[in-house]
Amino acid sequence: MESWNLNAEVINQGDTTHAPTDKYKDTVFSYGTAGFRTDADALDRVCYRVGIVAAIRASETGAAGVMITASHNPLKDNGVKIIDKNGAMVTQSWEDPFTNGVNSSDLVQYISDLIAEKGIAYSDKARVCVACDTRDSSPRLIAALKAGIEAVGVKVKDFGELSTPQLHFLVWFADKENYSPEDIDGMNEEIYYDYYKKNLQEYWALISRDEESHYQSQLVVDTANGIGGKQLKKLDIFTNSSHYGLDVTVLNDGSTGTEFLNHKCGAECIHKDKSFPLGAEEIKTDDNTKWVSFDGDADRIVYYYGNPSTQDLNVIDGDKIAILLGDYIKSLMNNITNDKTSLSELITFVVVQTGYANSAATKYLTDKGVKVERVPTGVKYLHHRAEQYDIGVYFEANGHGTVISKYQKIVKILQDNDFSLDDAHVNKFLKFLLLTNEAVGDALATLLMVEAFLKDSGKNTKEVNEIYSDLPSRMLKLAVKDRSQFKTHHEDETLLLQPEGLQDRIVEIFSKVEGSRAFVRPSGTEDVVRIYAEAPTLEDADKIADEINDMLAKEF
Ligand SMILES: CC(=O)N[C@H]1[C@@H](OP(=O)(O)O)O[C@H](CO)[C@@H](O)[C@@H]1O
Ligand SMILES: [Mg+2]
Repeated sequence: MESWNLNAEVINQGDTTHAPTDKYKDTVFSYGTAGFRTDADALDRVCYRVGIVAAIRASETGAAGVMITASHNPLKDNGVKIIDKNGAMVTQSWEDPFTNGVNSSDLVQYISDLIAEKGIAYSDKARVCVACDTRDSSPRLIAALKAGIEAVGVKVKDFGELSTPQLHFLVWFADKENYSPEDIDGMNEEIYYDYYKKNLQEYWALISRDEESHYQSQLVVDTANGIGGKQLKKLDIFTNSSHYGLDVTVLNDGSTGTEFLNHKCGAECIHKDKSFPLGAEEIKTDDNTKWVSFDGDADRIVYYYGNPSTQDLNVIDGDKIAILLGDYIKSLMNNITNDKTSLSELITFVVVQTGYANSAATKYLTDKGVKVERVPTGVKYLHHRAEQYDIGVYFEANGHGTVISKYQKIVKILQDNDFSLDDAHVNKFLKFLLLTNEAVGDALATLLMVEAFLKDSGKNTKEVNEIYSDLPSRMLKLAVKDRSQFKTHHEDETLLLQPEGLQDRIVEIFSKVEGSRAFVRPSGTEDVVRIYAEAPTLEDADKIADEINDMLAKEF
């Protein structure tokens, strides 16, 4: 077992160099829905220390990843998302070591204890893969992160600017391909583009081009002035799209600078404010135009259509994308039958949602007999639940999600049940699974999956949107004095345990409207509590949300 050569002086020196300003010197950082996220000025030391703990985690498993991003948050914020060797978000049992490392009053002692307690040997083969999105504060924070990793003698693989899901993908890919440390050192983002380009080309070739198709050629992609614009262009499938019969315009591609990152554009704005992104009116479109918005780090996507000048906007959100993809995958499986059995009977399948999933989406699935599971907010919960099935489709309503599958196991099931892998239906089904990002929600990969589905089904956005109608809903956020006093208990966080008695009062408010529901939970990424209400009319949903908001604003 190789031992650590911890140099207390070097480690402490780095810690001092990255010390926070007075404003943040007493801040206690907590691991939120997706890691640490707050004002970028507070994060230098957080990044340095996350680097150290990530280096220890990588020594234990062989590799880890750290992404510097604050996703859909405003430009002044930044954050850290931590990735395990398998490409997924770091396992929950390591959230405490990261949090404790970040907040420890004696860093060197803490590191020594952690290494001893977990019995982790130093490994010069370990790699910590790092990347950042386009925020102005990111280069500074990447430098702090790398300093931390190197302070304990572990090697960094710096990918530069990437979307969050690209970093997850690259870590996942290295693991899947059993890459050596030297292989990892030689990786670059081209692997991602090559993978999806090849898989989309192969899938596209299998899709019949029906004269009667309603597939729409015009696609506007709003990339929130974040990293997504650049990366979409590099993917070079849809931007060089004559082969695919698409006419793509990238809006808010970030080329005017980061000033407008997530500003009146992006998936969060479309989903929550239900308004077209900034600049939409300047694009020549018609009723048939498909619109798509990513968030700042390109791990969320929503589809929509309508008229920017009248703001008539119809959103196909994460709930509906999950259903469309789920239905499509089921239809591909239903084609795979022989005289003994059908593939659908041999595969376990789930759709995973959070408490924010529209009730109409849940009802649509349960009416069809599809297994639905509900988990707390945050992709880490959705992903882990989906992993318990052969195929898991998981999406948050805001468009954050993916499809994951046990690909090798499914191939084996096919072979064991006398299905030929050369069969056209089998081939098509398996190839579709290769369009997904297996590690995490990915706006680009989901775009490919949805376009493949739309092309194959020959439907337009309006037609697919009509499979069910969302119940009107309203989401509000409220800054309270101390959001940590709000504690939820329930599989999907829709019941408040504390402050005591508050849950009953929330129920009392929404019970006045039949067929409605509402809940309050503390955000894990912003200093607010979120209020969500759903009712048969938007007027009632608004009324319920406002009433809860007023009650909380008075008392908390
Ligand atoms: C209601 C909502 O949209 N919550 C978002 C938001 O989490 P909060 O814990 O609600 O702040 O940010 C998360 C990370 O991006 C995302 O996973 C989640 O869906
Ligand atoms: Mg994001």
